[in-house]
Amino acid sequence: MSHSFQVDLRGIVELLSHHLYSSPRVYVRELLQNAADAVTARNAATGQIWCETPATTADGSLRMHDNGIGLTEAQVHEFLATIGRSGKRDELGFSRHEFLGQFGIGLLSCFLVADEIRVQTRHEGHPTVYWTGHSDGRYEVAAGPDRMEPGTSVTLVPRRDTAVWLEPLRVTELARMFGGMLPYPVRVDGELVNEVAPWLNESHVPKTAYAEQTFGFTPFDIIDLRVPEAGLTGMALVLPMTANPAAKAGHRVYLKRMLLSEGVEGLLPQWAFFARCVIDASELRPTASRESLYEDGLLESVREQLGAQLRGWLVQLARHQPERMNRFLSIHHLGVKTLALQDEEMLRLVDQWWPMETNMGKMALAEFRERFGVVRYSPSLDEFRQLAAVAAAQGLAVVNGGYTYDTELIERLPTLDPAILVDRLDPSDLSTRFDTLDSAVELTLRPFLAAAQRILDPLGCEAVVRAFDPPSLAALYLTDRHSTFQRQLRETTRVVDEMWAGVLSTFERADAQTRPQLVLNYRNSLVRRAVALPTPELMGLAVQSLYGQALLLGHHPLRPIDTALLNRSFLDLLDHAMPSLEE
Ligand SMILES: Nc1ncnc2c1ncn2[C@@H]1O[C@H](COP(=O)(O)OP(=O)(O)OP(=O)(O)O)[C@@H](O)[C@H]1O
Repeated sequence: MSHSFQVDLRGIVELLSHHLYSSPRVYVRELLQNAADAVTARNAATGQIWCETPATTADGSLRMHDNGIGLTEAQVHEFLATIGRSGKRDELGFSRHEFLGQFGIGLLSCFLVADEIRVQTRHEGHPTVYWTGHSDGRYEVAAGPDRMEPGTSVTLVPRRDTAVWLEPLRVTELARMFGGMLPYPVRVDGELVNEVAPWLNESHVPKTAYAEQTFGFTPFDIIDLRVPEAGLTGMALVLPMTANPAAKAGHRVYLKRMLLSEGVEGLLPQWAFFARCVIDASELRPTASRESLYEDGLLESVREQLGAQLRGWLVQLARHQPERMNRFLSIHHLGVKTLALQDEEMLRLVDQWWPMETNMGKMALAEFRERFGVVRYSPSLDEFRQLAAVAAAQGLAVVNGGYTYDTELIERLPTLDPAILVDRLDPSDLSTRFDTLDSAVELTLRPFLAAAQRILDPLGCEAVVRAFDPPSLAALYLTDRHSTFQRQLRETTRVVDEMWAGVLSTFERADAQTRPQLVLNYRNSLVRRAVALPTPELMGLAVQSLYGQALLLGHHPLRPIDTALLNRSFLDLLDHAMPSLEE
């Protein structure tokens, strides 16, 4: 024996109110939507929707009227009283394209604010039907006086605790928000709430005013959007201020001119966080809550096409309005750079336009290449700061790759053109550009170098004297990538257990060439005075101080042995600088 499912309406309403809809306010949307669909089904040209709030009804109830298609008695039983049954599907059960509704549950949202829904409806050529639905699942159908014109009136009698949702000001505001763009006149207590869809304006002025009013900012620019395949028109408002790339961008989305939500996510590709959209689409689908977009192939394609339109705008801006492009980049460089990590067009844009810090002044990478050939870069800010002046003095142009994504972007440049030369600066290469001293001077330096090496040996460093610019720089601590690695390896080996130490030691190489160098500058007067000091002790003390200062200047990590040396040399220097008490 077969049975039919029973539906506990209270349970369903509970489910809707707590899990599907974010707020009871959606009842206004659902009523407007049903009225709009009914008008579409009858005669769009003369369609009217009007709402009477308690300010007009004076009995605490709210009424939504339309002069739409109306329902016959049979349809009332079939559609109003059957949950999940919709009159907006075709014979095969597919939702019909011209209607907003499709799920057959919208009317239930009225139970969020009322225990009783009364519908008075007339379909052309049929008598008027009076239907009353109760939140406990009962409903009655009755006959009554005929309506003048076909159409439907829905009356909601609020409960005491939900009367706030029916307050005139609130209803007007909600009707304007959800239904303000509908192609039919919508009135609340006689007042028209429709507005012209802002994205359909030819001129920027009303669009800008709309952005200011709705989003609270004057857009940097406005980009018209169009995806015919999705029946989509709209505009992207470019933010005039930096947006947090991690923050979710909410877009204002209308479906068939009815507001879906003010915070729809996933309409644009993630990189496009510099734009807020206002769009209307006839082909995109809502989720059942009607608060977000259904993720399907069409939405994916829309996302791609909108992305392409934003990208196109950027490229045009770069070509025709370089000044504005620079301004745009100064606000949104992080987004553009993120995109450039995967997108060639954007990489080209960064290459041409984004002013990078270099030791020859700020300039775009393309200009840097034109002037210096190779894009030589330093991957860290500390290293760049330490070496920029020295490298410039040797005529070596270096880009600072230490800011977010810059190194990755520079390394990606050859994907634009394999002929682009990119070279990571190895600090130790610098010393090969420094002048060696003539042999007579070298000879006089021997005692000093011996004293210096005695100090530096336990620190794993090599003492070198060269002549280089700028003369104001006394000493440079230079370490190549290989020796940095060896140094870190030795440090790690020291702290791990025996087994790991054994494993790590196989990577160690003991050749002296891999040692970092302390390069002392013979053009610096302090260094020349250190060389001329009378005793090896004093020379050693000077080397200790120069070593410590070079480490600090270069922001090199200090090991305990380095910190101890810094402390000791500082105190020893003080000791020498101050007269002793016995004298
Ligand atoms: N104002 C109205 N005029 C004519 N028919 C209506 C009206 N309101 C509701 N109906 C009928 O009642 C049915 C159920 O309405 P309901 O709002 O629950 O669902 P829906 O609009 O079909 O879909 P959705 O759940 O997506 O809103 C509709 O399909 C329609 O046939």
